[in-house]
Amino acid sequence: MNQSIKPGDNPDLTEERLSGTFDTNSMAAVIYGSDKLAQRRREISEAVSRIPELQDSKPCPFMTREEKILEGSRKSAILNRLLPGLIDLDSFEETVFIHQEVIGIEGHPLALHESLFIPPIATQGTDEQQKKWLGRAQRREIIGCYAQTELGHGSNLRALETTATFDISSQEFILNSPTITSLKWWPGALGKSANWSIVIANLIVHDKNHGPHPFMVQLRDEKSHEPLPGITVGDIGPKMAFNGADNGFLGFENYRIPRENMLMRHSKVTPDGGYIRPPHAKIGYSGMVRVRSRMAAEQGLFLAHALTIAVRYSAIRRQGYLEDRSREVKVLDYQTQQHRLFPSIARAYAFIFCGFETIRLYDQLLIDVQNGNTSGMADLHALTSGLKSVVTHQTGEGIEQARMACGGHGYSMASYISEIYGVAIGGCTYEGENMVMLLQLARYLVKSIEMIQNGKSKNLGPMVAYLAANESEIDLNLGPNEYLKVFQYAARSQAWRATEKFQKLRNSGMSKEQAWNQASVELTRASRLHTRLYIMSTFINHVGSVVDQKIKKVLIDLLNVHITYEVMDIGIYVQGLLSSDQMDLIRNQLYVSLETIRPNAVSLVDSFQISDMQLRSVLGRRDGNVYENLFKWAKSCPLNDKDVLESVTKYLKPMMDKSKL
Ligand SMILES: CCCCCCC/C=C/C(=O)SCCNC(=O)CCNC(=O)[C@H](O)C(C)(C)COP(=O)(O)OP(=O)(O)OC[C@H]1O[C@@H](n2cnc3c(N)ncnc32)[C@H](O)[C@@H]1OP(=O)(O)O
Ligand SMILES: Cc1cc2nc3c(=O)[nH]c(=O)nc-3n(C[C@H](O)[C@H](O)[C@H](O)COP(=O)(O)OP(=O)(O)OC[C@H]3O[C@@H](n4cnc5c(N)ncnc54)[C@H](O)[C@@H]3O)c2cc1C
Repeated sequence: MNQSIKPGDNPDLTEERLSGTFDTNSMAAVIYGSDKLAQRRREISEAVSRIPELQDSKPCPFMTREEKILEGSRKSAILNRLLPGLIDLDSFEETVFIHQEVIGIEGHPLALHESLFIPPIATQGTDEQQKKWLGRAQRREIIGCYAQTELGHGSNLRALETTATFDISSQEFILNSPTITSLKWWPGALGKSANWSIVIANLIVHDKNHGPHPFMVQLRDEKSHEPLPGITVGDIGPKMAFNGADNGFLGFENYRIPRENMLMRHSKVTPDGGYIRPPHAKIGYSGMVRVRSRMAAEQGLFLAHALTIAVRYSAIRRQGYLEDRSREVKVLDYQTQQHRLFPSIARAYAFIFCGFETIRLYDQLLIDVQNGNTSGMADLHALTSGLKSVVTHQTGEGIEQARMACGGHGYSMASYISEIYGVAIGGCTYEGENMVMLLQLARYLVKSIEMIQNGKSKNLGPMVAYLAANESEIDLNLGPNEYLKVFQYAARSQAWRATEKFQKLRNSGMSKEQAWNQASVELTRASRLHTRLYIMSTFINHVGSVVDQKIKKVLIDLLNVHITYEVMDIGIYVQGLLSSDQMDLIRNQLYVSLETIRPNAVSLVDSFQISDMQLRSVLGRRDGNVYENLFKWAKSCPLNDKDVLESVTKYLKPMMDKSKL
């Protein structure tokens, strides 16, 4: 049964919920990995909804940027006091969840503290460094951020300009921002809130540049919160979204920090100026891999937010007629609406399943690395680079379709979809610009194909083994595994096409860099297909492991939407494999699967369990009572505080009066 039904709800939504074939709490348990985790999310939502001081002081769209930052800080401080009674403090998931529940998605002063400040201390700091800073950070006696990107460089980390020069005589590092382009630029919470930061700077010892390394740097006085001498810091101004966060700039002028402030678990500088290399050249980048590994689930949930709004609204929005001319239909009954929304529901599920898998892979890698085994780093770097790129892009597309699916009201901030969109597509850029990251994965694919060409196919990892296969015919009787083979064919032929293009250019005498550049569009296409194949196979495996038969049945229906939609979407890459009859068959299977999933659409989005508090959408309200609340929302707009505005008395009225003369 659908657990969201309550008296007083819009009857159209209740009707949808009654038509659902499964228990939404059981589905939530599958989405979030266990009954306990899903249950904890419900308990936390319920608990915070009863605390008046944690409620919004007014709707976010009516707040200025300063008000958003103030509100985020107010709630962060209250949460810090109340957290011990509300969540398991050792659970990162619960910490992130409660902040999203209470503060929402627009960012807050501690957003980076949990995800990018504490983890590098915990994984790259020595035991002594952890003892010194971890407790203080966890108790929030200090607020931190992660300052890597500069005004002139974000993607190309080798070109960062900030320097940390070791001064043996004082046993200090001297930090400098030698040019305007070397100013740190973008770090969240840096502008006004953080008083400490992990700063990525080029380590210079005895005039030798050892490349980017992480340093713990105090930015502001802990009593006055004033910037310390030698530090220039401020906010970079309003952004497309995420305006509850104070992304900032930062410059150093001969700013000194003790030698012990370089995070030295992996690379070290000894007191006499000796440099000890890390066990893997890119170990300092592992904080980014951690964040990327969490992005598929995070983005899947952004998509889930937008779909919860659009699907619920589509079930109460009546417009036009089908056969019955006596009553307008729910717009959710239109095939075009279903085609717009249902493949995205499938993707949201797929991203979340995939996301929890990559989080698990990262956690395992972390254990391996702490035990001195770095052999899994390249695989996870390649996987998460592709995944963050594909998932952020498709999430953006899905959210924009959800907005359009809500017609005019989707364009209003009352839907809140534009904010979700703005926040989500930030992910196409942060943690590595998507094209740049797709090209990182492409390096891995090209290397894999070179292994096959050199007769070393047996050394390929399981994720790329398909590159060595030779599938050229597909059984017309398509089931999930046949679809997987179709996708493998597409990904494999594109990976070979791109690699051969690169190799041909190389063989023509072109430099490696130029050849790579000229093959790069084809290479990024290969990376996308490889990643979409991975998403599909993870989805298939996940559904296969579900035990509850009612849940499994509806997930198979959803999987059918996914696999048919995905294969239709890559039609151009499978022309050599599938006949036009086969393509027609798949197209028809997609239409059938849309009809099959229709009665469960609302229950599938309800299963994400996103509370009204978190959703902040008038259109997506659980109770479906949209129209009266839209009217209330509009009336509460500050522009309606007065009937006659100064804009009228000062300018329009005099203009009209003058025109009358
Ligand atoms: C809810 C909303 C919350 C919002 C929070 C937002 C928070 C945002 C934070 C940030 O954005 S922090 C800043 C993030 N910045 C980036 O992601 C920068 C992207 N750039 C890079 O990561 C690197 O510059 C690069 C693109 C990976 C290139 O690095 P580099 O030039 O050093 O290496 P290459 O020559 O390209 O490759 C050499 C070799 O190294 C391998 N490699 C690269 N990275 C890794 C890694 N992380 N782990 C393992 N291996 C890595 C790479 O594959 C190459 O291998 P081979 O091909 O030579 O075998
Ligand atoms: C919301 C948000 C939050 C952020 N938070 C933080 C933070 O907390 N800390 C932090 O340090 N940074 C942060 N950043 C910065 C972010 O990590 C960088 O903006 C990002 O890594 C992209 O780098 P860039 O801006 O230099 O883009 P650029 O590299 O300048 O990208 C511009 C264009 O050039 C292309 N391009 C660049 N290099 C290549 C290449 N080698 N091959 C092909 N094409 C290329 C890109 O594809 C893109 O189309 C944040 C950014 C945003 C938007």
